[in-house]
Amino acid sequence: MMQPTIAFIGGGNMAAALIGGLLASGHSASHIRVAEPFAERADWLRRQFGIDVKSSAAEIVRGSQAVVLAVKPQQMAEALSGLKLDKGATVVSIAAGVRLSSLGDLLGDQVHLVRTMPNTPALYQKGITGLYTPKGTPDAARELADKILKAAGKTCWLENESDIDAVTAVSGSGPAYFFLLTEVMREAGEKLGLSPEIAAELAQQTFIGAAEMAAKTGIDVSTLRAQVTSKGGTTEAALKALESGGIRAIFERALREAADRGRELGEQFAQKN
Ligand SMILES: NC(=O)C1=CN([C@@H]2O[C@H](COP(=O)(O)OP(=O)(O)OC[C@H]3O[C@@H](n4cnc5c(N)ncnc54)[C@H](O)[C@@H]3O)[C@@H](O)[C@H]2O)C=CC1
Ligand SMILES: O=C(O)[C@@H]1CCC=N1
Repeated sequence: MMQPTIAFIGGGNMAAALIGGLLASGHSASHIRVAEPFAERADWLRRQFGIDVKSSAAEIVRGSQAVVLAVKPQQMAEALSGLKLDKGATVVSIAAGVRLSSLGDLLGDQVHLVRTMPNTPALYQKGITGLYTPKGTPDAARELADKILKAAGKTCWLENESDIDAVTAVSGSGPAYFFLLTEVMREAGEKLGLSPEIAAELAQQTFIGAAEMAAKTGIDVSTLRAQVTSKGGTTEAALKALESGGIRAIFERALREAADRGRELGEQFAQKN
């Protein structure tokens, strides 16, 4: 079967993650194009992936079955201004807080729009992406969007566009929460008298090992937690401190703030463009 041609508008970190994933999954370099105005970055993309890179979106969208919008939300309106996409093209946006109605206003209704929220572990094909498209979107467009994001990890389809704000709060921003937790544990280890190097290594390897254990065993994380927690032991003492310090309420609030911010960004973008 003929491979679809996929055009990326914006060749930054997330685009590189998706392109790397597509190439690793067998998509041919000759069927990937990028628009990237920053010349140094464009050169890097050419060298790294052997793909065609142009400086503006208008030069790459003709003949592309899929167009991935991978610029920052603040760059979106300019990147799409005056752009004419092929009729029936699948447009996959990965931008945080840009609603499909705003993209429809910018691109017209001759294309199929899919809004997604990936995360940075996509760089190692370990990402997870939430995707949403309206009910009437043809299966072929859904499948194409799914293929692009699956090349960077797992995908899950959502019923409502507003769910994207919740996905952003959990998995889009999520890697930062785990990095923060690692920082906090590292600092606490130092306060207990460990050297910075040892504290850092212990915290980081524990994070990696625990994640791998959850993934490999498939056992629910609350069971895994209970397995570490001996009655009357050290873990129980630590968890008691975390629970009484309000860890659940803190995370609930943090994720609510992230989702609210996503909604707010969407409103601001819609008003401005
Ligand atoms: N970083 C993250 O954790 C996540 C980011 N996202 C979304 O992914 C999108 C891209 O983010 P990053 O890759 O981190 O940003 P980035 O800044 O690395 O990449 C954006 C690229 O677009 C280029 N660009 C700027 N104006 C352009 C134009 N007019 N035409 C074509 N290209 C243009 C820039 O030179 C840059 O290389 C954003 O919308 C962000 O909300 C989504 C999920 C997670
Ligand atoms: O912080 C942000 O707005 C973006 C969206 C998800 C991760 N980074």
